[in-house]
Amino acid sequence: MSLKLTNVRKSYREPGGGMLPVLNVESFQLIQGEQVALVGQSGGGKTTLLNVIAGITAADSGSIVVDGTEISRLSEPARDRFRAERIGIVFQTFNLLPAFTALENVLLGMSFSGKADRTFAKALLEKVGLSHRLNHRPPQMSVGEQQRVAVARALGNKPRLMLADEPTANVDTANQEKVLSLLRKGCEELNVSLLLVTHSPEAAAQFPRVERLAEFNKPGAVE
Ligand SMILES: Nc1ncnc2c1ncn2[C@@H]1O[C@H](COP(=O)(O)OP(=O)(O)OP(=O)(O)O)[C@@H](O)[C@H]1O
Repeated sequence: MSLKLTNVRKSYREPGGGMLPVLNVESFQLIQGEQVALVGQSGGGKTTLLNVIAGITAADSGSIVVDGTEISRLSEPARDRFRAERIGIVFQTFNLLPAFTALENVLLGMSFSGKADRTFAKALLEKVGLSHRLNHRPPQMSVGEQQRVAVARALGNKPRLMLADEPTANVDTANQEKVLSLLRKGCEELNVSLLLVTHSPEAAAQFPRVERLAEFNKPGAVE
């Protein structure tokens, strides 16, 4: 099992002072290597769920086991280290460092987990069709190219779990297909589980398993 959530709850404090319950997930699991598309209405809590799994946002209660480790029990520095080593993340907005080249961005992602490997970084950029863009910086690349660098960077630390939050939202139609299949293929080759949030029915249709958040998340429910 690469991911197992049990009784996970998360509320946010609203500007008015009240609490807004966003997550109440009794059970959600991914087996190693599984690829799942997560869909659901805007504001439903999809990003919150990914952030809780990544340990970026702390859950209020419940158990979150990633690759055998209960991440809610880790200290913040240990959680950051765990994320760098075991979890790959692709954001809607890429989050590349603009002053660094494509190759450096991939190498930097690897160095956070302590295993920067130039040959592997180049191979990943080649895999995503960017061997001719190794020394370009993000502002010198198209949006689709930047997202492909982000995919290569996320695969760079050979994670056990890949989390992708609408990775094709800002990419044109031609590149959407490309980014998605690179992400899926890359995860498949490295036996990485993939949980991908999307609003696109076409993107979701490519996945063997599609989950609607509202079906397993009941934030209003009381015990
Ligand atoms: N830091 C925060 N403080 C307070 N409320 C928040 C915070 N972050 C998110 N929310 C609220 O939590 C709810 C869930 O947000 P989230 O971003 O997880 O939804 P989503 O399903 O990813 O939405 P979308 O599909 O529009 O991206 C929203 O109603 C949002 O307004």
